[in-house]
Amino acid sequence: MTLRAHDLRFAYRARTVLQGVNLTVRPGEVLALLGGNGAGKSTLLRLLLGLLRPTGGEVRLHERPLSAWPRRALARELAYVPQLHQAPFPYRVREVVLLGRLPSHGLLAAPSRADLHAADVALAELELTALAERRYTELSGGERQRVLIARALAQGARLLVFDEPSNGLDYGGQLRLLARMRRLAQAGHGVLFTTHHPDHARQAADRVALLADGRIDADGAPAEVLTEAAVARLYGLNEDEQRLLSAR
Ligand SMILES: Nc1ncnc2c1ncn2[C@@H]1O[C@H](COP(=O)(O)OP(=O)(O)OP(=O)(O)O)[C@@H](O)[C@H]1O
Repeated sequence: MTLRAHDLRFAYRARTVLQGVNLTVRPGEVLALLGGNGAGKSTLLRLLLGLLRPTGGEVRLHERPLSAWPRRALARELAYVPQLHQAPFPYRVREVVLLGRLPSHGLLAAPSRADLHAADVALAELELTALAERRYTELSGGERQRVLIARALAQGARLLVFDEPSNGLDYGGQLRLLARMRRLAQAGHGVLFTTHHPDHARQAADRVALLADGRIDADGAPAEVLTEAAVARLYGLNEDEQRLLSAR
């Protein structure tokens, strides 16, 4: 189940953001997407998820254009893990995770035994069983993120798309997140995440793509793509700033 952007173009009215993006997300692989502020990472994620319509080119899932996928079927293949500060659910943890089953049982029907089971499995997988009856809004950032990942897993999707998932996590939480993304890929999931930290890409990604000037500037193994020169170019670092790169 491969997700592929082919010559993807996008503009918000007069503002062109993407001008010919080619990118593939594969099962069993962690792909990190890097780019400066405003480069168009979130826009690209929204296009890949079918939440925005491209102005040119197309996104294909399993070789079928995204626009030809029924919404529900798409949700069973592709899940979005939003940034932590978005969507503050006033629900209990189990209910938030059950929301991942909506594409399966619909808005009006009560969750089936299979839905409840899928939610329980996802809660256990993310070590959230003990928190299942707590309110989502009363959890820490790291706990909330685990709930959002559990919701995506309960959805049953093989491809998981994370928007800046390390935001707001402490150092340990960031490393736990990176390790978790690696485990998800080892379990056969395709993982795409955006990040502002080249180190996170080095630590967790099999592949790194750099987005600049509306295009994928480089796409390959972290060690090949994330050279000091490439990082300096991507973030527009001057000589002083570049020296700090080598001081790590
Ligand atoms: N709804 C919108 N309407 C008009 N322009 C938008 C809209 N959303 C984003 N943009 C613009 O599109 C460009 C890309 O934004 P996007 O959020 O995709 O970038 P990003 O790489 O995710 O940025 P950041 O790293 O700062 O989160 C920016 O110039 C932004 O101002």
